[in-house]
Amino acid sequence: MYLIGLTGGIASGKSTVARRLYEHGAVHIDADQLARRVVEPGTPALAAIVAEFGDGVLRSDGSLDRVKLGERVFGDPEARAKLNAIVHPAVRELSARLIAKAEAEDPDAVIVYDVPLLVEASVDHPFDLVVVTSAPRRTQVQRLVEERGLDPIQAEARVDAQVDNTARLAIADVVIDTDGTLAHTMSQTDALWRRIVEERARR
Ligand SMILES: CC(C)(COP(=O)(O)OP(=O)(O)OC[C@H]1O[C@@H](n2cnc3c(N)ncnc32)[C@H](O)[C@@H]1O)[C@@H](O)C(=O)NCCC(=O)NCCS
Ligand SMILES: Nc1ncnc2c1ncn2[C@@H]1O[C@H](COP(=O)(O)OP(=O)(O)OP(=O)(O)O)[C@@H](O)[C@H]1O
Repeated sequence: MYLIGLTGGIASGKSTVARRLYEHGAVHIDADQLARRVVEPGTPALAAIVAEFGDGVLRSDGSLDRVKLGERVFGDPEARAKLNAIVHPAVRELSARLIAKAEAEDPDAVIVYDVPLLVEASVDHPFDLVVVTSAPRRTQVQRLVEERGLDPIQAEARVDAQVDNTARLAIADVVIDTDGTLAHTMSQTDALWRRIVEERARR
């Protein structure tokens, strides 16, 4: 197994890079998706969220109202810490299980664990390489407003709910600059893939 930890600020292009690595043959494990799975109806994490935030954060079908919960936690560090304390242990456990499963299925797999809060949540899986996607704050805010329909205040609250780029760059083995064209992001990602293939051939 070759395990890549892929992180970066919101809307910095993690999914774009992860998709490209997947196209090259990597296994992609996405923490945002796992964070959705662990709060499906009937899970202990969803019950804990309702106990903490009330059933106003549920939709009429019993599933989590993500918009409502988002309004409660982005911009309120205490509420966010409470949510993180419920969701992160469950994501940590599930991700460890899925990484182990991918390795069991293919001991030579290159696995990309795409995790926005690698720094914030002190994720300490045994990464061979930590890759950080990096775009300036104004680009992140602009993408959140133009592509995801947030208003500028909400967009800034989401960016501010995360560590700044300096903290992520401090733990990066490889930085992908995602402030240019998509083609520039892709060519850096292709170069990264070649580096990994060469590194593994030397092992
Ligand atoms: C608050 C929730 C319900 C909002 O859901 P929504 O569908 O609007 O956003 P989504 O989950 O797709 O997240 C989008 C992006 O927001 C950022 N983000 C999400 N949660 C957090 C958080 N707790 N702290 C900082 N940034 C976060 C990430 O960059 C993520 O990629 C949801 O984000 C959530 O449950 N968050 C807590 C779990 C978590 O930390 N997930 C992130 C990775 S494990
Ligand atoms: N040079 C670039 N590199 C990457 N993405 C870019 C670039 N230019 C524009 N984009 C756009 O920016 C957006 C980045 O979104 P993406 O989902 O990849 O980010 P993310 O870091 O995974 O976000 P999140 O933290 O919300 O999961 C995409 O819509 C992408 O098309």
